[in-house]
Amino acid sequence: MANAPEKIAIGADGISASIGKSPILHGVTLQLPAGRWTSIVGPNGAGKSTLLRALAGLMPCSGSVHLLGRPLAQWHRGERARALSWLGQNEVAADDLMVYDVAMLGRLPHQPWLSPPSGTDHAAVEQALRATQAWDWRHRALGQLSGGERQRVLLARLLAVQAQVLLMDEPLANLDPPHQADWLLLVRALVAQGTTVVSVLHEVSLALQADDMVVMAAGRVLHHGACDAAATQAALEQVFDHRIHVRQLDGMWMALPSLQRKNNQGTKDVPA
Ligand SMILES: Nc1ncnc2c1ncn2[C@@H]1O[C@H](COP(=O)(O)OP(=O)(O)OP(=O)(O)O)[C@@H](O)[C@H]1O
Repeated sequence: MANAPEKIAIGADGISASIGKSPILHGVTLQLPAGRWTSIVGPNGAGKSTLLRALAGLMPCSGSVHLLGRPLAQWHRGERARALSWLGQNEVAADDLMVYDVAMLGRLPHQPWLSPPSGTDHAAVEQALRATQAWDWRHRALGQLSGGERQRVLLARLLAVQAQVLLMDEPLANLDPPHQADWLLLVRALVAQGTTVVSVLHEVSLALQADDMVVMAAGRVLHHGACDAAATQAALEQVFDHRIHVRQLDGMWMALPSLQRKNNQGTKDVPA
């Protein structure tokens, strides 16, 4: 019996984007399956954040983006904000807002105009703040928190939306290793419940824990495949100029730094 066709949560058809006069994305086509975690990796300036912004509808682009089977442009704003939740890189948020109120911002798409938060909104905020271990700071101002603590509050805001599709740009920024591991477990739990997660990550070893990986360079997708596939791992090593090696340790795929440098002839040198 043939397998049922994979449901696509979010996809791009030939999208190109420019900033000012500089072309950044060059005809990217990508279909990201529902109920899976996809990590996007690549060197600095590869266009990862720009792609994520384009998928979120935050970046004008040519071509088309589809969310849950419908062109993004056909979604009503509020309906889209309930279906797709976004965490940007270095997000700006009002420092004098209380942590609880920052997380409550994630519930705005669920609230009728000028209505106070409902019991469901309060429950969602508490659940999100507890999930990121930020509940104890709920009465503190955002501006009083450290970089990692602040990031956990912004993650809670994203979770409070309870959207089907979560897009996160560098969600692990400033997080210490235990909270990085907690994030990973949280993502796995969300995906097990059917949520789709797409994250841009610089921590390549953590990116390898995703289901699928998109490898980008120079505004193009070089490879898209399962993280445990040899072709994906080869593309990953190649895009980082073989300065990392992918190896299995205790049953997990890890990226280890290669300390060999290329010399002028393009062959490998031992380190100085
Ligand atoms: N406001 C801007 N004006 C001009 N160029 C920009 C602007 N923002 C980004 N770019 C350029 O667009 C390209 C892609 O940037 P983008 O942030 O998408 O890359 P990235 O892969 O996410 O990079 P990083 O890993 O460094 O975060 C880069 O070359 C960057 O210099």
